[in-house]
Amino acid sequence: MGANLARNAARKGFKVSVYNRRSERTEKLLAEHGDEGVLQGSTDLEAFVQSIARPRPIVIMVKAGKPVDEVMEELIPYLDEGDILIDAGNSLFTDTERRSAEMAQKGLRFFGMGVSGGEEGALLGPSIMPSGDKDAWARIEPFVMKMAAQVDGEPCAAYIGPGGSGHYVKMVHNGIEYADMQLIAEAYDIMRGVHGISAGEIAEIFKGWQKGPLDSYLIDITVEVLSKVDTKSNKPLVDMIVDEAEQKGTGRWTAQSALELGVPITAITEAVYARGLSSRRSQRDEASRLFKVETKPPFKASAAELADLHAALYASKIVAYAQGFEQLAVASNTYGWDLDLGTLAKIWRGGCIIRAAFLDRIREMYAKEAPANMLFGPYFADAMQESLSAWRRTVARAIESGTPVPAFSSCLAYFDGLRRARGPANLLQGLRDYFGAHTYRRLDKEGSFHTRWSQDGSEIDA
Ligand SMILES: NC(=O)C1=CN([C@@H]2O[C@H](COP(=O)(O)OP(=O)(O)OC[C@H]3O[C@@H](n4cnc5c(N)ncnc54)[C@H](OP(=O)(O)O)[C@@H]3O)[C@@H](O)[C@H]2O)C=CC1
Ligand SMILES: O=C(CO)[C@H](O)[C@H](O)COP(=O)(O)O
Repeated sequence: MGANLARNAARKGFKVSVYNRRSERTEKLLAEHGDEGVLQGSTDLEAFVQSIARPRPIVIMVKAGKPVDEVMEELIPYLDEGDILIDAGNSLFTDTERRSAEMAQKGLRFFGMGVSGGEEGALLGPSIMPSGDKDAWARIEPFVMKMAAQVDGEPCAAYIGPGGSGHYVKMVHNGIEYADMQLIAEAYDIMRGVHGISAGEIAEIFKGWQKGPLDSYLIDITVEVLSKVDTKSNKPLVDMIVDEAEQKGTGRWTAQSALELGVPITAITEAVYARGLSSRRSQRDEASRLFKVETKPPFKASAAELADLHAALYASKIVAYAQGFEQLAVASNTYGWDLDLGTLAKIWRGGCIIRAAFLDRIREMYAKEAPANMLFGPYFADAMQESLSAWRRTVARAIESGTPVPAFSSCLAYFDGLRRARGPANLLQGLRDYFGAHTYRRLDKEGSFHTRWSQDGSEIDA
């Protein structure tokens, strides 16, 4: 990622100095790509720092966690007042807040900068989410804006806010990425498990869906992954890949933060759980032998059933994004970041992993209004209404065939929970009051009340 970001900046006409702890990697970069612009390498850290014009903007692109602190510790002795360290990895936002405060105490400045788009994006133009000292932004802005992907002449980058807000936004971007990928995987699993369709045929179905509202980078690469034939086995490569999903942490952090903030992000959290369950391969193997469950056998999909699946995927995707955007809104209020949700949709339209035509609809909505929930925007409300019956049929078919669809079904459950003016939490409140005198409110009068359930049964003001 670091090498490609450096090449990107050099190609855009900026003078770039590079350093890696292993000098052979610096030398390799210069040997292979040194002619792409002004790329200058150093094998000595002090010489690297001295080669940069003050106030120095220095991008750190290493593994998140301890390595970032280690690299900062090594760099700080060579820095001068006003220099800016920019952590472009996937750091936890609270680490970024801590590092910002530590740097400020030393008269230095710090930026947390979320970067999305994978290695190709880093080279050709990623989506960039920088946050930190507003006064340092002027020094960084020219190269950030030019290095970013451009959509309709606008850079997929913007100043996000103070402290760790950029890394928070990148974290939620990745959480949405988890949910989007899980939904695509469940659609694939339904086609495979419910309808017995082969990988190659599923690729063709996804290809057809690229033309509609699901058009996105993730669907594009799904088509490519499903179409790839393994040269060793002559089978679809996807059928040869071990079904255990790994994770580096950003999806889990998104879910943890949402739990702390009390925001229901069922799609992202289920996507994290699904990865966790996938990694319990030996347990799954044992359970598959132990539990012989009667399920509906695969049956050939009609055009109507595939249309239902498309609608279900789209409705679930809308819910996943609505949940992610609500989390961003709540985090913004809680941490005082003043996030502009429309700008986030705008800078995710290109460069990043979740880039999609769909984000333009979100951007358009926030340009006009900021509803309490994205699902209330007229475009999305209509799409939900139109998809609902097909969504239910799809989830029912999956359940009948024993195909787990945690993201599809949790999105549907969230939607059904949201659209009911009165749910069952009245009973929860009654139970809480019974065992813990936690009190409840009444529909017909103001105040809090407690019933003396196991005493005389009378209700008292609490
Ligand atoms: N890969 C991706 O698609 C994306 C990754 N990111 C984030 O970007 C960051 C870098 O990712 P990526 O480039 O893929 O990771 P790599 O593992 O390819 O590279 C990590 C780099 O960190 C260096 N490094 C690791 N530990 C230390 C240390 N203690 N001191 C100094 N240098 C160290 C490595 O040095 P050496 O070469 O000497 O081993 C290497 O240059 C991560 O935070 C990642 O989450 C963000 C967006 C997309
Ligand atoms: O930031 C990214 C893309 O936006 C990285 O690719 C991220 O590391 C992917 O996450 P995980 O490895 O947990 O699937």
